[in-house]
Parts: sequence; structure tokens; C-alpha cells
Amino acid sequence: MIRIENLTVRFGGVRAIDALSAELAAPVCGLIGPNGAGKTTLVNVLSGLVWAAEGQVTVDGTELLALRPAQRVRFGLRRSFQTEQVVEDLSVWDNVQAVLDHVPAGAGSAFEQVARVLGHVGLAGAATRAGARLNLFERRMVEIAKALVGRPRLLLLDEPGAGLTEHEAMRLREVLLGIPAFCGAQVLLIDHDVDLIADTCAETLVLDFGRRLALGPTREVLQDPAVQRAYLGAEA
Ligand SMILES: Nc1ncnc2c1ncn2[C@@H]1O[C@H](COP(=O)(O)OP(=O)(O)OP(=O)(O)O)[C@@H](O)[C@H]1O
Repeated sequence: MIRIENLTVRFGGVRAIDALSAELAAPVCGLIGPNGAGKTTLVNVLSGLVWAAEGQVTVDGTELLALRPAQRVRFGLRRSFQTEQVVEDLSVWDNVQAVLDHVPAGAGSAFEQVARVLGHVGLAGAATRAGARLNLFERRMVEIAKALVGRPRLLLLDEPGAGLTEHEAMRLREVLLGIPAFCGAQVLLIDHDVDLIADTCAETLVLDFGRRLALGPTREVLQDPAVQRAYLGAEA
């Protein structure tokens, strides 16, 4: 459960997040909004890359903003970036295993944990392939595997669907929907693909100019006229 209370983030005169309050309880939650709405800033605040001027965020009752970035990782906060961070000359296996040096270990040996996450994202057969030889979809799956290995509690996934084919996006849906059952972690998913959000997220928060435009069951939120005007390009 993510609880955001009166959160404000300023970059000079820009209020990237503006007095935002929201509770997100669904196992897979969506975060959408037009370009510049504050989505990445919110994820950066949660992961400790950006400081909030005001407000609080608690995750499962723990005050996140009081924790240093390394403590947040130990708490179980994990994220993927818009630009994948795959190491080109390491194998898929080693890319994932390297993360285990920095995060709390999950159940089983390192070997078992890496094998399990690669199985979940469908990369078991590509474990020995070098990062440089992966296509975009496989890179995205490595990123998700890196976020899943160990003992994650909250995954922040920034546009994992960008640039994927329809077939790949279908496979991504299955991987995302399976995460809560796979490891018990909650997922906060940013993506511009509204169909992906609708298919995977029970609950969605919509930002506009750093403010909360809508929050609720995804299907209802996507039907909201204010959301359609601001985000989906509907006529006023
Ligand atoms: N480091 C920064 N310095 C100054 N302004 C910033 C910085 N990061 C973000 N902003 C501004 O904050 C606002 C929110 O940006 P943010 O990147 O969070 O939006 P976004 O919803 O993630 O957009 P996109 O969908 O394009 O990724 C924008 O006005 C942006 O220009």
C-alpha cells in the first residue's frame, strides 16, 4: 500500500508535484498523465533520486522519505528506468545475479533465485547470452528480472512497454500480472500505452501538472471526461 500525503516537489519555479495526496492499494497500480505531468518525478521521489519540498510517502506503513536511498533498497524498493541499464558484455544471468550483491536476498540460493526470476520473465533459455545480443524486449525483461530478484516489496516500472510490438506487449502483460503472485510485491507502472494500463492495473492515478487529476479503478478513471480531455485527446 502506497500512501502519498501532501507531496510537493519543486524545480526552481516549477512545481513538478503539487500538493499530491493519493492511496494506491491494488497489487498492480498505474500512473499515467501527459508529458511533463510529474510521473517520473514521483517515481524519483519514491526511489530517493529527488527530494520532496513537503509531504510524506509511506509504503506498507514505513515512512519512505525518511530513508536514505540504500535503506530504501534494503526495504525492498526497486525500479526500472526508461532507458535500460543492461551491461552489454555480461550475460543475462550475470546482469541479474550482480543485483543480488546489493539487495536483500530472497529465499533459496543465489542460483535458485536467478533461475526463478529468469523463468518468470521467460529468459531461462537466454541466460548465457550477452547483453549486447539482446533485442529491446529481452532487455526490458532483464530489467524486470533485475527488479524482481531478491526480496522486492515495491517495484516502480517506468515505461516497460515503450516501443514493444503488439505480441511483445502481450507477453509483458502476463509478466506484470504475475508479479504479485510471484513474489508478493506491489507494482507501480508508468506507461503511455493505455491498453497496457487497462489490462494490468486494477487502480490508476492520473497526474496533470503535478496534481491529482483522477484516482480509482482503471476502467472508471479512463472513462472520466477530465482524463479524456487532458490525456487521451478527447474533444472538450
Ligand atoms: N531535474 C529537473 N529540473 C528541472 N525541471 C524538471 C526536472 N525534472 C523534471 N522537471 C520538470 O518537472 C515537470 C515534470 O516532469 P516529469 O519528467 O516528472 O514528467 P513526466 O510525467 O514523467 O513526463 P514524460 O511522460 O514526458 O516522461 C516538467 O515540467 C519537467 O520539465
